[in-house]
Amino acid sequence: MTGDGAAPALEVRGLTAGYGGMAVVHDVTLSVGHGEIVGLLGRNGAGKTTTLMAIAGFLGKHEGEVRVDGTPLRGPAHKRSRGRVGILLEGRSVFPSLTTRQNLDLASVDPDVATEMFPELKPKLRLRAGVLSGGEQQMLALARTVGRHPSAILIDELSFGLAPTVCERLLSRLRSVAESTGAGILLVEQGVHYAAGVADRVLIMNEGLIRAEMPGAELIAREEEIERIYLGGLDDAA
Ligand SMILES: Nc1ncnc2c1ncn2[C@@H]1O[C@H](COP(=O)(O)OP(=O)(O)OP(=O)(O)O)[C@@H](O)[C@H]1O
Repeated sequence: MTGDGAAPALEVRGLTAGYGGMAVVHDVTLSVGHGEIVGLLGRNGAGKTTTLMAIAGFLGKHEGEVRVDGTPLRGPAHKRSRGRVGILLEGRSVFPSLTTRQNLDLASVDPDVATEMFPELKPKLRLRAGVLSGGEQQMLALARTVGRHPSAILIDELSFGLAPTVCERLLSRLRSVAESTGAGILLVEQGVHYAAGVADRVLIMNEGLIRAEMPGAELIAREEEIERIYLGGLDDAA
């Protein structure tokens, strides 16, 4: 769902990155259109989080180029996050001792905008974030990220530690966020079923390389093939 003739929300070309001079992800090229959700799948240690961290600017020197709305993104994470890239890392990105409203204020997000997106948060504005349920904390974290109107949103394991019904609700909200804001979302997921339910397109990573790409709608039917890619077999990958 890329906007007419517009540059993709997020474009990554030839990204090679890692830790302490050792490359962990190699030559990653991907793009995410406006309003599109792209899943990044792979088994533990495949390099998914490293890819997100490198795009966001958390890792030091690396090769390759990251563009948001066609403009190259450079510098450290705090510069990249100024309105252009939102990142939601694994775990709950909220301040547990502050209230829900204070969490939103700190991110300069209007509580009315946040509660329109996530009505569940409305009765919780005065509560400390630490007492919210896991799903509500993720909604708050998402609201803090989305409310800054980034063009590209990077999300690591939204479903982490949540019950399946809560995950499904959150993922359906993610779809509304993509559609209503036009942001391009790159979503790291372990669960094939969750990714199938929300991603327009999916990239499958193994040993730091993107090995296959397929529509989200084909994920379930191609689950065996995906398992083989997870385990290192490359046949059938297309
Ligand atoms: N801070 C770090 N220093 C050195 N190596 C790291 C660091 N973080 C991750 N790695 C290594 O980089 C590789 C890729 O890790 P990464 O966290 O990107 O994988 P992942 O696909 O996100 O896995 P998971 O699904 O388990 O989170 C792994 O071999 C990991 O051990």
